[in-house]
Amino acid sequence: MKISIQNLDFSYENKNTHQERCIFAQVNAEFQSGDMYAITGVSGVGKTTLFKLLARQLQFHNGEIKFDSHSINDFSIQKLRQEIISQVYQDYSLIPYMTVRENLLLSVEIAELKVRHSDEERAKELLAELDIEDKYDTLVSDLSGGEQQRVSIARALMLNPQVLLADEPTGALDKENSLLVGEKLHQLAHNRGIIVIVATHDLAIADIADKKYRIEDYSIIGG
Ligand SMILES: Nc1ncnc2c1ncn2[C@@H]1O[C@H](COP(=O)(O)OP(=O)(O)OP(=O)(O)O)[C@@H](O)[C@H]1O
Repeated sequence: MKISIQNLDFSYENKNTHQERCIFAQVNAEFQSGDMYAITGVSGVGKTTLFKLLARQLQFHNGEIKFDSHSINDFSIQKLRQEIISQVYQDYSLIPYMTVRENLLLSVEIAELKVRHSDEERAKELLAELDIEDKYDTLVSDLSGGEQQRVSIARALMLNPQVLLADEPTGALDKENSLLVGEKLHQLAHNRGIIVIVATHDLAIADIADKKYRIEDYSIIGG
């Protein structure tokens, strides 16, 4: 799969003053399957906004976002978020009083799918790829931050998405765990042939990525 952003414009409008805050003006960028991309840029420049546009949580004004030859607006939001895009956040967003297994299978149930034996197998496979297969029946509250983030990555991949968006995935981790999570994201992009896009302030994580983009002056630069 290829994501192409073409001549994209986006501004937030202040509902009280009706003033516009421009975030993107005539932006172009491409993302290819099998690669990990880092998105850097100063705080408030638009990294999370880019993710929201890619997940159709925000609607752009002009331009186009394409998944291969299809406009993002041709997909239903449900299809986009269940089959194409999945997200990982800085705070893991796991349910602490449930086990790792229960957290992973819950993502299948939320998608209104019946949990099958193959889902259990997939959960174990993903945990093994992330080196935490021994935590399958552990309560999330008993895991370290680095382990929780690896569980949240496994959960994000349960429905086999083609694109993984990770917003500051190492923001709450120490250096050693950050690098481990960064390396795992890189491996997953290569081994599973998915697009992994990581918004980060951490230059060591950006260095792990195959390609680097920086958001600056309403543009996305690099690639
Ligand atoms: N719903 C909104 N309405 C108006 N302005 C918003 C809204 N959401 C974000 N903004 C503003 O848009 C700008 C970009 O926000 P965004 O969250 O994309 O930045 P970011 O690069 O992810 O920042 P950080 O690195 O601090 O997470 C910021 O100035 C923010 O205050």
